[in-house]
Amino acid sequence: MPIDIPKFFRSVRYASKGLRVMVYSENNARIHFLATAVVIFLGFYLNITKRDWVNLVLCIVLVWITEAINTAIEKIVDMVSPEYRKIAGEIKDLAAGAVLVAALFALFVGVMTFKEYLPWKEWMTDLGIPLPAEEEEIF
Ligand SMILES: Nc1ncnc2c1ncn2[C@@H]1O[C@H](COP(=O)(O)OP(=O)(O)OP(=O)(O)O)[C@@H](O)[C@H]1O
Repeated sequence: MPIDIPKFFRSVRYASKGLRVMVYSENNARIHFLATAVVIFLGFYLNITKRDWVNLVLCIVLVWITEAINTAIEKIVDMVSPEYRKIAGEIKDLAAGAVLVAALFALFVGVMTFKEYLPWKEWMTDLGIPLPAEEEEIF
């Protein structure tokens, strides 16, 4: 069976339309957009390593995928159950929970990554916050 190239490009266009609709209609997607822009800016500004780029891009992709699926689930629920139903609310909350897990994981990876590039010890000293005791490397 031959591959329909124009059909493939049409699908890419529809998929990018979906992402545009998501960014325009979902407040959380706009927050992800801002966070993505900040992470990419910081990545270039701090000249992070390739390995750190891979970790951060993985997190960005994970959050965007979960947000897109969450938005699709929200819209399906609104379509099939516009009236109040306990199960409809639970479905939406579960899908939102997936985004929260991905976003918290991304935040964790972001903090662990950028803390290596930022003079946080100097900042803590300037603010008069005592530094944690130096730990011996075990591994
Ligand atoms: N049809 C429904 N039946 C029961 N509970 C619902 C229903 N729709 C939404 N809810 C509850 O309200 C919460 C918020 O829903 P939703 O995300 O649709 O609201 P919203 O934030 O106002 O929507 P939007 O993102 O479109 O602005 C859901 O997580 C769920 O707990």
